[in-house]
Amino acid sequence: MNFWWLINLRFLLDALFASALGVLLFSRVKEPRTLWLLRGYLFLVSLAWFVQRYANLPITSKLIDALVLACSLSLAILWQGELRRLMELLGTGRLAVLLGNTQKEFEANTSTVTQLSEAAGRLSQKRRGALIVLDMGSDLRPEDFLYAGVPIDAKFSTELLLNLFASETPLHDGAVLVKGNRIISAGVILPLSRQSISRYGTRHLAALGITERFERCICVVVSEETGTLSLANQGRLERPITSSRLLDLLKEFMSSSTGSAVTKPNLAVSSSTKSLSYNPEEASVDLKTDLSPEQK
Ligand SMILES: Nc1ncnc2c1ncn2[C@@H]1O[C@H](COP(=O)(O)OP(=O)(O)OP(=O)(O)O)[C@@H](O)[C@H]1O
Repeated sequence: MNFWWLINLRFLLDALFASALGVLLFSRVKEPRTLWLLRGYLFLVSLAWFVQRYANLPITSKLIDALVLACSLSLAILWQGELRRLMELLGTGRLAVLLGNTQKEFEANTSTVTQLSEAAGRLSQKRRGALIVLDMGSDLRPEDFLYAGVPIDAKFSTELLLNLFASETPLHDGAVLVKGNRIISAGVILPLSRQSISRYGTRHLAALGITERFERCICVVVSEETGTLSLANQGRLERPITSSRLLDLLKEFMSSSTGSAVTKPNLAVSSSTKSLSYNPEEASVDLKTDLSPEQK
C-alpha cells in the first residue's frame, strides 16, 4: 500500500515539475516560429518517451530516438545564442532575469528617458560619437563586458552624459552603462557581435553584440562620422531615427518592461527608417551614407 502511494506521489511530482518547466519555457518564448519549433520538439520527446515506456516496439523506438537526437543537434545550432544566454544566466545565478521578473532598480522614469533622448539629439547634432547601454532588467554585471569601465554611480542627467562623451575627455571612448535612473559606469568595452562585421563599424557592432546576448537591454548609438542616431535591441538596429522617435521607443520599452502596457516596442521596417537584423544573407547597407534626421 505504502509502496503504491510512493509511486503515485513520485509520478505526481514528476508531472508537476515537467508542467512547470513547460509553462516556464512557453512563457519565455515570444516569437511564433520559435514556439512552433519548441512545440514540435517537445512532441517528439514525449512520443519517444511514450513509445519507449509503453509500446514494446524496439525498432520504432530507436528511429524516434534518432529523430530526437537529430532535432536536438539542429536546435542546438539554431538556438546557440539563446542556449548560451540561458547557461550564462544559470551560471551567474540570475534566476530573476530568467523568470522574467524586473526589479525596481531597473525601472527608469520618464524624466530619465526624456533627458537621454535630448542628450542623444544634441550629440547627434554635434556629431559626437556615443554608445549608451540601458539595462532594463538584464542585470548586467562586470563579467558581461570585455572591460567593465570606470564606476560612476551618479544620478542620470543630460549634462553628465554630454560631459562623458565630450571629446578629449578620458571616458569618452567606450560605452556608458545606465541602470534605472543612474549612470553606473563609463568607458565600458562591450562584446562585439560576430554578425555583419563587414557592414558595421565597431561602435555599432558593440551595440549589436550586447543586445543580442541580453534580451532586456537596449543601446543608443550616435555615429561620430555621420551623426546618425540608432537604437539596438535584440541584435537589431533601427536607424536612422530622430530624437523624438527615440523617446517614443524608449517609452514603449519602459512600459513593456514594467508590464504596464500591452504594446511591444516594434523595430519594424518602415519607409522612414531601416531596421536591420544581423542576418548576413541580407543585402549590405552602407552605414556611412546615412545622414542623421537631426542634420537634415
Ligand atoms: N567593444 C566596444 N565597446 C564599446 N565601445 C566601443 C567598442 N568598440 C569601439 N567602441 C567605440 O567606438 C569607437 C570606434 O568607432 P568605429 O568608427 O570603429 O565604429 P562605427 O560603428 O563606424 O562608429 P562611427 O559611426 O561613430 O564612426 C571607439 O573609439 C570606441 O569609443
